Amino acid sequence: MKRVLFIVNPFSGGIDKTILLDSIESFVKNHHYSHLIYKTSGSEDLEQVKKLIVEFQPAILAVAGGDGTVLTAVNAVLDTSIPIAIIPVGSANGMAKELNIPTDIFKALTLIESGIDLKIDLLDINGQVCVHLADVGLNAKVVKRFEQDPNRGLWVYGKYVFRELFQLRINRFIIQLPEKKIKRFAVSMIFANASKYGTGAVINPVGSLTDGKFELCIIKQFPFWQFFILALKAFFGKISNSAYVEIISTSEAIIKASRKTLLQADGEILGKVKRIVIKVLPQAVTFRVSSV
Ligand SMILES: Nc1ncnc2c1ncn2[C@@H]1O[C@H](COP(=O)(O)OP(=O)(O)OP(=O)(O)O)[C@@H](O)[C@H]1O
Repeated sequence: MKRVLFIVNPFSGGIDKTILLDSIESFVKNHHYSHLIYKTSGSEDLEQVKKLIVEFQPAILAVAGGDGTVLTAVNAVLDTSIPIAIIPVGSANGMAKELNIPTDIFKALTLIESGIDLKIDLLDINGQVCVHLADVGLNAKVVKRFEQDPNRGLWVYGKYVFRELFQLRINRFIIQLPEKKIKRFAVSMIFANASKYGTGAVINPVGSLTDGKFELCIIKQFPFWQFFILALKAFFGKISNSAYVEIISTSEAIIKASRKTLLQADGEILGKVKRIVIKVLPQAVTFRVSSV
């Protein structure tokens, strides 16, 4: 009997998980899976999931949560060949959107059985794994406020974006790329393995999870009203046309900021840093995705 280990985050997305848990039970019954459900607590989840993988030996890990929970799953399977299926029940579900995972719970569950396996790159950022997007500046501050808010959902996130727009701070970055060193002033810099945020904003139109590269998306200082134009451009996948945005593809970079800046990766705060070392980990993890 095939074994599937479910990781369910009861907190993600601010939504009740009763329907999800019922759907899981009927799915495993219909497909004759042996299964185990691990509910995250927010503390020592990675250690617990790693332990369960050793004990239960699942053929696949199914993650019901948002990007933070997906990141825990990725860290748990790093030294294995176990694929990950995502059931998107987070707030923004950036990685699920990037991989075109259906938002319908039952359709997403079906991929455990009928999906295809896709190996994707990861990023190593200051020794931490990043699956989707990391950044410093504007969005990192929003993520910090969002983390501290007991409420979940895109509206809560949007509220903090609006507040932080009034407090943009410019930083100077010295960026060492494999072939050259450059200097840039920016209010935000995104380290993008993927192409878009869970909000649908395409921050990195050339992003690919399988190209062995990532992009530095540098957002220069912009007048307040430009934010709405930038947001529109991002929504239509045209942000690289903006004079306030520069996108550089690379496989590694060392970035030094003139003053400490908040760093977030996959919606989790990694702290305030002055030096950021990033490299691609090519084809480092497998996701089970839709074949269409
Ligand atoms: N039982 C729990 N109670 C409170 N927090 C939890 C619990 N389980 C996990 N967490 C926290 O949930 C966070 C991860 O949430 P996740 O990113 O999956 O959902 P989200 O923030 O709603 O969605 P998204 O990242 O897609 O916007 C982690 O910071 C983790 O510590």
